[in-house]
Amino acid sequence: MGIRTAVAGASGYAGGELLRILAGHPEFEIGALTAGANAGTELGAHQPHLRSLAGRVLAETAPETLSGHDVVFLALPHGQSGPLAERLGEDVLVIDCGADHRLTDPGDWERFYGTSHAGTWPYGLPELPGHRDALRPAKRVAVPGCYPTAVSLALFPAFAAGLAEPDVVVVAASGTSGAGRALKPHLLGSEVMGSVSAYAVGGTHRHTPEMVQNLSAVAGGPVTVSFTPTLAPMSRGILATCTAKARPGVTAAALRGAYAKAYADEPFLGLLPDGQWPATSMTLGANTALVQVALDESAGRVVAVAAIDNLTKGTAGGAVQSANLALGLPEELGLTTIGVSP
Ligand SMILES: NC(=O)C1=CN([C@@H]2O[C@H](COP(=O)(O)OP(=O)(O)OC[C@H]3O[C@@H](n4cnc5c(N)ncnc54)[C@H](OP(=O)(O)O)[C@@H]3O)[C@@H](O)[C@H]2O)C=CC1
Ligand SMILES: CC(=O)N[C@@H](CCC(=O)OP(=O)(O)O)C(=O)O
Repeated sequence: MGIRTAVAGASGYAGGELLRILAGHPEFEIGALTAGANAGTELGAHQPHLRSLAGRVLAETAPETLSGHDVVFLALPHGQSGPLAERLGEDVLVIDCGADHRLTDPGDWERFYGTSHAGTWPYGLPELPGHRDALRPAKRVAVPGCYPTAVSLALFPAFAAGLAEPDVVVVAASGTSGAGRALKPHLLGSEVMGSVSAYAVGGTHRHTPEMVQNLSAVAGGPVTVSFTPTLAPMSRGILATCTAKARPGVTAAALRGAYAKAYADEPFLGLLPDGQWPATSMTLGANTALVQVALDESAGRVVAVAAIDNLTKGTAGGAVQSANLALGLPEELGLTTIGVSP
């Protein structure tokens, strides 16, 4: 018998990607699947690509339905997982794909999310210095936001090696699945097709404090981040262009060396060959972050570009990677570095 696993939010985009990965994982046995308004309907009505699970009926999202499992993945809107997780036993491994438990500063949470803070859990980005060890014994894991995943992985080597000043500017493009499945007028095909648009400009995006938290921890002091997200006419993918002021005397060779060293033993991080730049199409369906870095000598800035699939390394793949660690399984089990192309 496998590891009994429940997924809350199974009718959504993150839940669907979790199930795609879990269905191919050798250790997980898929138990309860839950939803909100769509409870009582068949999974196949919402996730027709998940053929082997199509006839499963979605249950209501309640602690009674989710308890009795070894692992519970929560893929629910913000604010839903905090109260639910409190009612799940401490022996159950709970992996929260939502934002509720990511931030360490309750003031940041209240400012950006407008509700009271649910608490802070171990942060599911094993590649950041010190995080892998914290995840190994964890019973609760906060899966990072998709943009902070791309940005933190793109810049941590520069900060870990002391090559960048704490002055970061990020412009990132996301596919529309990042916004979830719920109907939103600005995501209508006629609004999105053939156009790229900026949103949440001027330090207002709720992922900004998460990026600041991650990069400040690596830098060992406060880092400022000016983040501008943009919406691109594609379903999946994030391309994050991240720049930071270079420390005096930094050379292109030192920069590349720092990235090569930081990524050397990381199964899911790739530093592309010199001159090749990341594209979202390189990461589709794969649990990878592909990165390239350059020194802009005239502007004195480090430029790092990262591509991820927002639903794979940016959510569900990262969630399974952390679950593997917390369960004492091989970190790479059930996860692929092979993408889909074209
Ligand atoms: N999309 C992405 O790229 C990423 C998403 N995430 C996070 O994952 C979580 C889910 O996101 P996503 O899948 O995109 O969102 P979706 O809107 O696609 O799915 C939301 C899921 O939650 C269920 N749900 C909604 N309201 C309730 C409720 N009140 N009680 C119980 N279940 C409810 C929905 O069920 P129903 O169908 O019945 O409404 C659906 O299954 C979010 O917290 C998001 O922040 C994290 C990183 C990236
Ligand atoms: C394109 C788009 O709208 N993206 C979402 C980010 C999705 C995500 O990963 O964020 P959470 O897990 O924190 O919800 C946004 O900008 O709000």
